[in-house]
Formats: sequence, C-alpha cells, structure tokens
Amino acid sequence: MTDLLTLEGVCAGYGEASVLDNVSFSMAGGDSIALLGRNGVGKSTLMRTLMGLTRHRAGVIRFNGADITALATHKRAHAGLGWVPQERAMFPSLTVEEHLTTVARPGPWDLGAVYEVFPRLKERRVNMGNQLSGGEQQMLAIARALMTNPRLLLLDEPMEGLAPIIIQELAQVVRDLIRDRGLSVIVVEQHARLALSMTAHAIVLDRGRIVHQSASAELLEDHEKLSRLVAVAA
Ligand SMILES: Nc1ncnc2c1ncn2[C@@H]1O[C@H](COP(=O)(O)OP(=O)(O)OP(=O)(O)O)[C@@H](O)[C@H]1O
Repeated sequence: MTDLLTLEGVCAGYGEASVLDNVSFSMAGGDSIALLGRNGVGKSTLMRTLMGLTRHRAGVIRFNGADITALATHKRAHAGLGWVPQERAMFPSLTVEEHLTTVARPGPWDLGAVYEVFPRLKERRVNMGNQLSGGEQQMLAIARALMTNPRLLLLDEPMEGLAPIIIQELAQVVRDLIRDRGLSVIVVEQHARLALSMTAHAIVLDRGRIVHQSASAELLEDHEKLSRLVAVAA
C-alpha cells in the first residue's frame, strides 16, 4: 500500500537559519500522529514545511503518491492537505457560515456534516468571526479545514489558550474524527498526554530532529520517557 505521506531527509528553516534536520517518517492513510517536543524544537516548522511555508534545503516530501516538495502552498491545499494554523485566522467581517462555504470543495464534508460534528457552529452560523469565543473559533478553524475535504488534517496546537472543559470537548471531537471517520491527522500539542490519547502514533522532535517514534499508547505508559522527552506537566 502506498503511504499517504512520506518525508525523506527533510531539512528546512527560515532564511539562513536551519530548523529541521534530516527529518524522515511516513504515515499511512487513516493514521494519526501526535507531534510532540519541548518549546522551540521545530514542531510548527514541520507543519509549515508540509504546507510549503518554510525555506526548503534538502529532502523529499511525497503526499498521496506525488512529489510535492516544490509545490506552492495553495496547490498543496488542493492536493488534500488541510492546515489548521496555530493562529486560527478568522475574518471579522465573515459569518461562521461564510467562513465555511467560501472554502468548500466537493466531498463528504459539507455544511450538514460539519454542523453535525459542531452543533455550536450551527447555532452561531450568522455570527461574525470576531463574535466567537476562543473555543468556537477553534471549532470553526477545524470545521473550515474539513470543508476542504482534506486527505490529511494538520492541527497546530488546537487546544492553546482554551478552557479545560472546551479542551476535553475538542479532544473528543478529534478522537471521533480519527476513530469513527477514519480521518488522517497530525496534531502538534503542548498537552502531550491528551495528544497521545487522541492518536495512534507519536513522533518526538528535539532541536529539529526526530528523537523518538512509537505507538502513542506505548509512550503514554512510559512516564519516565515521556517526561524526559517532552517535560510533561499534565
Ligand atoms: N518565522 C520564523 N523566522 C525565523 N525563525 C523562526 C520562525 N518561526 C520559528 N522560528 C524559529 O524556529 C525554531 C523552531 O520554532 P517552532 O515554532 O517550529 O517550534 P515549536 O516546536 O513549534 O515550538 P512551540 O511549541 O513553542 O510553538 C525556533 O528556534 C524559532 O525561534
């Protein structure tokens, strides 16, 4: 079976600065990966590199059978990479529903399907982007990515700044997307245990290199290794 995503020896950074150092891994369709590591080790840079937003220095990225290493960002989105950036990026002048319909592409994820997953967004569908709570904005950011009918969803710190009860709610949504809907997901998350509880596989970065790969459950059970690799507090 062809892997959905393969990275071979990827080196990338910003300007003259190198961040990612020889990153190689692959994931099958339907797989889910928690991308973990301490602050500043390159997790967001890896997500941005998948979207073509960093300076590529070496290596190859294959997605869905095609070499996308040199592809422009919008073409990667068209190829099926659904990116939910850390900064959410809502438009104050668009309603919730307009955010969703403007990016819609054909596939199983349409307004009805997305509102089924996020009933709160249906209730708020005529509200403007700047009238939403942080949790609702994050739901909208994920819903917007789903409307593009991605083959792979990239979530960059989706729980950042949210109240604990909203974090639990969103985590359950992501679990359902992975387990019940078979969505392929890579999630960057500071809440390491939560991310491991949502995913099948774990990758840990340190200073731009992969220093650990295993099943998420295995890392979740190894408290000593988890705290050494990720410095978890929760
Ligand atoms: N736009 C940028 N220009 C230059 N350097 C950057 C830029 N964004 C990030 N960096 C640097 O790249 C390195 C990796 O940052 P990155 O944001 O990928 O880490 P991270 O693991 O996602 O950290 P965090 O958990 O704090 O978000 C850091 O040294 C950071 O200062």
